Amino acid sequence: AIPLKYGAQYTGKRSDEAMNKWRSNRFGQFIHWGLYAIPGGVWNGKTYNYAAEFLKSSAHIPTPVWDSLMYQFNPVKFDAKAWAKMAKKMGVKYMTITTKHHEGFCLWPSEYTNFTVANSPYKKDIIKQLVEAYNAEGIDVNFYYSVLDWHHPDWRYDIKTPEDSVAMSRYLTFAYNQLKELATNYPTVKAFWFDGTWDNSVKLNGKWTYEVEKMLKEVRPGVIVNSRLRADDYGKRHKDSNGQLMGDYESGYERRLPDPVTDLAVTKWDWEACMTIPENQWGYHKDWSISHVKSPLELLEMLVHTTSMGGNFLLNFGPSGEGTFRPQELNIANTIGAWMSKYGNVIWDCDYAGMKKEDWGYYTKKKGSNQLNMVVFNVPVSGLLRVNTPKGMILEKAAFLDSKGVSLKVEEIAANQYLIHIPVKQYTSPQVIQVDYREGNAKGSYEKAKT
Ligand SMILES: Cc1ccc([C@@H]2N[C@@H](C)[C@@H](O)[C@H]2O)cc1
Repeated sequence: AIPLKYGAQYTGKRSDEAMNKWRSNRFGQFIHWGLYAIPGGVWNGKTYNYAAEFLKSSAHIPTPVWDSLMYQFNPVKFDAKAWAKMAKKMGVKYMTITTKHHEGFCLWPSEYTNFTVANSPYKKDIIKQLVEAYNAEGIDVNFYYSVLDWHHPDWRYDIKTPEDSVAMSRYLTFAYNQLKELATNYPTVKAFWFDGTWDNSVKLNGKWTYEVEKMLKEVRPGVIVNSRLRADDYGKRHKDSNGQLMGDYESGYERRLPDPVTDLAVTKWDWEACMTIPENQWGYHKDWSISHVKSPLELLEMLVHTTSMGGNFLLNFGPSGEGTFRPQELNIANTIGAWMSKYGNVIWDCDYAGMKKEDWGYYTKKKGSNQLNMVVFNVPVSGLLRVNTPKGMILEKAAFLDSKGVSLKVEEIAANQYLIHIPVKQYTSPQVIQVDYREGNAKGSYEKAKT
């Protein structure tokens, strides 16, 4: 192994209480909110199709012009309690809020810069209101923080001159202080979600990324840090020069999910995928007709897919400059929430079941239980759901979760090969089957399992 000072600090999954809670949460709400929500992807009457939170660069807007949006930030319809109630109904167990995105505008009254809500017409601390409202609903709150900062004069994309190096180290001190401020002033924060760490200026400062992780865990014991913060001694990111994952979970899945057959390696570590409702809009965009907008069932399948591979799913919402969500966002929250109110127990505290992926959908398994959950999205015209079990696993009975009494026929067709018979009809949402199994070896000549 290559000797490293700033590489992975441990290997394997954390098994402390804070991480077990993070893992059991499974479903989270991402919220991207900032000055970009005011123009919403439109500048001087022109609509820019690229991600709305990048409008400053898409429309080549000079920093002073962009920064003056601060004087228009006044979300008069913002109601943290209403947001938290919607999130509770959706069935999320955590929420990750952009404390500061690439634009550098802070949603909390940081003492280290004037570019914050405190100097906007709105004035009040948005982070404080969100933390209190979501915590009151029993939802953990995590902080997104962009290291990349378009506003701060000392930020550098690369270190080409001694001046760059002096300026960037001033910037990193500023960012370190802001992070310490967030971890200190909002003591219930559970995790930090770093972004904007791909530039060479950060890759050259692996030591700083190591020190930030160390400081946050000293200030807030148990706090969780994503791999995207970290660069090692040689600028390697996410995984260090020895291939070891840095931070506490892998955060490389952005608007994409690992393949349930070819990417099974992810089941060996903790990971999280974050997802937009439109194709590629994190911040509020005025015009959602410019791309596909994912339906509730599309997103629900992604949630189940993620759980089935032992990952967390972080679904993004982009509130408007006034602090409101769109009808599509409310519909998604209600539709997924209705399903989660019935079937949340096959998501929360569930993990990869170690079963072979089948066409009809996904397996999940609650830790320590002898029950297998089958979430069926694709009902075969045959009505026969194939189940291949690992050696030593015998299926006993199966039933739709919402009609526990009505058992389904379980046909053993060969050693460790079963067919579960379900009625062929139009299903309008994913069906959940709970299968009881026992340890044991299939007999040589298979026998008809009792129906
Ligand atoms: C190329 C690119 C840079 C930054 C991003 C940011 N990461 C997401 C989590 C959002 O914050 C997006 O603005 C996306 C794509």
